[in-house]
Amino acid sequence: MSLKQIVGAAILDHRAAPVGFLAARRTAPESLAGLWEFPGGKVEPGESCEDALRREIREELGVEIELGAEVAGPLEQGWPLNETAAMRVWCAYITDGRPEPLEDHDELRWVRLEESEATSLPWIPADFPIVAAVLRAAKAVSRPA
Ligand SMILES: Nc1nc2c([nH]c(=O)n2[C@H]2C[C@H](O)[C@@H](COP(=O)(O)OP(=O)(O)OP(=O)(O)O)O2)c(=O)[nH]1
Repeated sequence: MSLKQIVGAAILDHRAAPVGFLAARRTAPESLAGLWEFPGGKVEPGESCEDALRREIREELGVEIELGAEVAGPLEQGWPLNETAAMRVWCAYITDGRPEPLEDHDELRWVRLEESEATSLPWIPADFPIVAAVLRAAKAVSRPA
């Protein structure tokens, strides 16, 4: 049986030499409230993952994004989250607007792309390997070719 498809954005602050990425603190359900995550959500039937991610980010943060490279996980459906869901994650860049916690979150934070700072937040447990992969991906973006 396929897993429920979730999509998430690792929104980087700069394209060429990113310094930080945007983390969001969930407000619900109770079991996840107060934990940090990549903004995003469920893909609706008939929607592509990329369209779903742009829609979720518009709804949750009020900004338009452009997607960069995917931060690929070990599954075709991305990163395993729990028994029923997996998440595909993309690097993303804001093209319009200023992010605000409009829906599903009560705080947003630009987190430096450094292991000690990034991993010190109370993330949803399944997100820790994704955070590590995002840090690696961001380093690859900054490295001159
Ligand atoms: N968005 C997001 N969800 C995550 C992350 N890590 C993680 O385990 N999840 C889980 C939490 C939820 O069970 C599920 C995402 O569902 P959601 O509630 O955010 O999706 P949604 O906004 O479309 O939901 P809904 O209100 O429409 O029901 O994935 C993450 O980093 N970002």
